[in-house]
Amino acid sequence: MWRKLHFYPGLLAAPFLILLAITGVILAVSPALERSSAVVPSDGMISVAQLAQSVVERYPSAEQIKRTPSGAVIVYYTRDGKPGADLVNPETGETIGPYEPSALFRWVKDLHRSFLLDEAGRVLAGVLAAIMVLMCISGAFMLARRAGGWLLLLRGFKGSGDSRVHSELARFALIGLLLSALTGSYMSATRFGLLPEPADNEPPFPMEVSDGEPLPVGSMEALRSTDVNNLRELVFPYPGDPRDVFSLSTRQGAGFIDQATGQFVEYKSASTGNQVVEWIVRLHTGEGLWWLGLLLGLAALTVPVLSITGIRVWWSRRASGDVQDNASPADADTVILIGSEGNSTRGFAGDLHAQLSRAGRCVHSADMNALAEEYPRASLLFVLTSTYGDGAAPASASRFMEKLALFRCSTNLKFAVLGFGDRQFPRFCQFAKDVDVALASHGLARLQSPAFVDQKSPEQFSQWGSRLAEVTGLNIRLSHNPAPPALLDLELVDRADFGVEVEAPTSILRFRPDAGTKRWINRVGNKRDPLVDFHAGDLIGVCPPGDDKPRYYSLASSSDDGLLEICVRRLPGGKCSGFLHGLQPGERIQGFIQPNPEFRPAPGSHPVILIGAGAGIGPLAGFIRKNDARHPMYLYWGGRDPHSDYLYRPELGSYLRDQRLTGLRTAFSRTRESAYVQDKLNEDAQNVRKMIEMGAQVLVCGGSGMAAEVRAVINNILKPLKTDIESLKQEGRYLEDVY
Ligand SMILES: Cc1cc2nc3c(=O)[nH]c(=O)nc-3n(C[C@H](O)[C@H](O)[C@H](O)COP(=O)(O)O)c2cc1C
Repeated sequence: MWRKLHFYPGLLAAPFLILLAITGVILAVSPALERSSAVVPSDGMISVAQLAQSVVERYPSAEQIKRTPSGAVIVYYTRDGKPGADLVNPETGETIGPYEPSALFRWVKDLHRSFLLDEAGRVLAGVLAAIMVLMCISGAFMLARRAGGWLLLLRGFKGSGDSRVHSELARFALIGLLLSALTGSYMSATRFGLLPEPADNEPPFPMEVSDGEPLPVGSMEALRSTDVNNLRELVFPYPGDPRDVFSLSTRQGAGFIDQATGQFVEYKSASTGNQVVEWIVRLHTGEGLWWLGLLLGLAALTVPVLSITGIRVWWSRRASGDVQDNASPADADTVILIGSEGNSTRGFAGDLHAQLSRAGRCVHSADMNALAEEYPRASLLFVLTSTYGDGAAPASASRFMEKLALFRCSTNLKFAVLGFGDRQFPRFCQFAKDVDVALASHGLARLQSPAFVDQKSPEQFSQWGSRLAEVTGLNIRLSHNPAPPALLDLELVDRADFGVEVEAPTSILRFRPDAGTKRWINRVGNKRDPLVDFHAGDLIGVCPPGDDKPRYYSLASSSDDGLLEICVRRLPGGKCSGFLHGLQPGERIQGFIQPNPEFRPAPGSHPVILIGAGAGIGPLAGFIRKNDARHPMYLYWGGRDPHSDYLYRPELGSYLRDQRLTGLRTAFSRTRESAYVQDKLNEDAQNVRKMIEMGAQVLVCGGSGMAAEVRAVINNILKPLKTDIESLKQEGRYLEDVY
């Protein structure tokens, strides 16, 4: 429900909301600009009487003194029969210059308030403000659901691409946008009489005054006791008319002052209602609160990006089979929980949802993070999940295990887990296996044992569907064929070969991506544009000739390096690694980028410990190359023989010299020392422990055997700190890219 409430009004209103936001950003700057040029005396320094006295000395025909919420003081006067307005210094009454409100700001304000369309435009602006309130509230519920709870919103989101950008920006801007939308809605609603306005705050015009000789304005008691910083407006009496009065409006109230006595003849304090309304206007405009204006402006700045990423997320969900006719958790007799990072599992889940609905089931689908506390009517629970990292949960399931602890299951609830993974990874579908065990331990009965789909195989998915149809007796036939990824043309421009003498042939291959037409096709087709934003640590999928199963290689470069670099070890009989090793400069291949945002150094200045062996150095070298901020970064790397397979040797030397790399420890197994990378970590145990104590993040890349040895050593190093790798992993401080 929240998604519909969020998306459809948002789609309809997006162009107008973007216009409102951009004009809002421009207007938000205005209070800060005004404030920066205004002279604001400290409180208690200047009274309105002093200001008025110095003004009349310079402007004998002054008619009005006005103080804007930002503190600028304007004198309106008539000279030679012509009206004029000057900005004056409130401390001296001296002229600063003519007051010339910006025509651009006025035009932008009209555009913001009414789209330059008078009354109809104002109604539209009001409706848009209300839509924005709806979007903020529905968005907040969706964010909380995605985060796995309201409090967990503070922790931020996992995942990648548009969805992550949308959620993170929304988290940052939510309060500012809600404030602008609520105050804007209120202002429109009072203007059109939908909400009552507080009673008029004007005192009645005095019927009688003393009619005596006017006092000098500087000696009037009512003005002497008013601080200039509380002034709104002082209107002078008509010249030569002793029966006319001064009209004074301040933050605290408004009144009329007798010229002869200098005392109020009428006065009315500002009512609470008026003060509230005034605050609402200030909270919307930032007038008098320039810092708030800038914060609201920053929040508004996110609206165009939120609109574009929101539409792209919706489109990609639709394309990957977003769920139609989703029943509520309370009504559903069948629940499908989805664990996905790259969204492809959603397509399979969408097909299952559609088939089960067609077979008469009342189906609820949701992310695994959105596991409800109970599904009171459900008898079937399906969990479809991918696996990431090294056997870890994908983004939409990162909090599932915590939430499962609170789950109340009814006795007749049966479950089945279908894992999506890739047998190239050492821990094939490990997260799905863990979920299966966790559900069984939580007391749920298995409908059937867990099954697994390798590399999004449509055949394996539909076989699972046939078994499911048999077990449940439901008439379902599953078929889903995910769209092939957008391919990138790559030309090999350079290669460096190592390790042949030590039976570890490894090549660093550098490709130039073809930035031609595909890029635009990808954009129009709403796919993430890999040429624009791939990072070291992401993967490239390459199919060797005559084989449609991709093999993945970690990227050693980022798109802004201008080249796509991989470090590939040729495996005995390896079809794809053999193919890549056979390439000569000028030859071309095709591949697709698989983002891997989970395997990157976190932003910030904490130390980073990079650990790798063999070709695992690829992404680590890419991270070091990107360390322009010179944060402490240490590399532990293991090879066989420094004369043969010392990968990236010259680059590492230059990174050490320019301090992108703080320290380097290498281990070579086929030398007299015969050492492995874990031995170097052991030797440096104290330093490593100290860095982890200081908040260091550890990133490990390489073969699964090496990763296991490193885990054992690091766990030992951590013992005195009373923590372990599992805890570091939970904090995102121990990351592995293992094959
Ligand atoms: C960085 C990365 C790590 C992965 N790790 C594993 C893994 O440890 N085990 C596994 O079986 N599959 C792994 N996979 C494969 C994905 O689980 C598989 O492609 C899945 O179909 C993706 O589904 P999704 O697009 O819904 O997230 C990994 C994929 C990537 C890109």
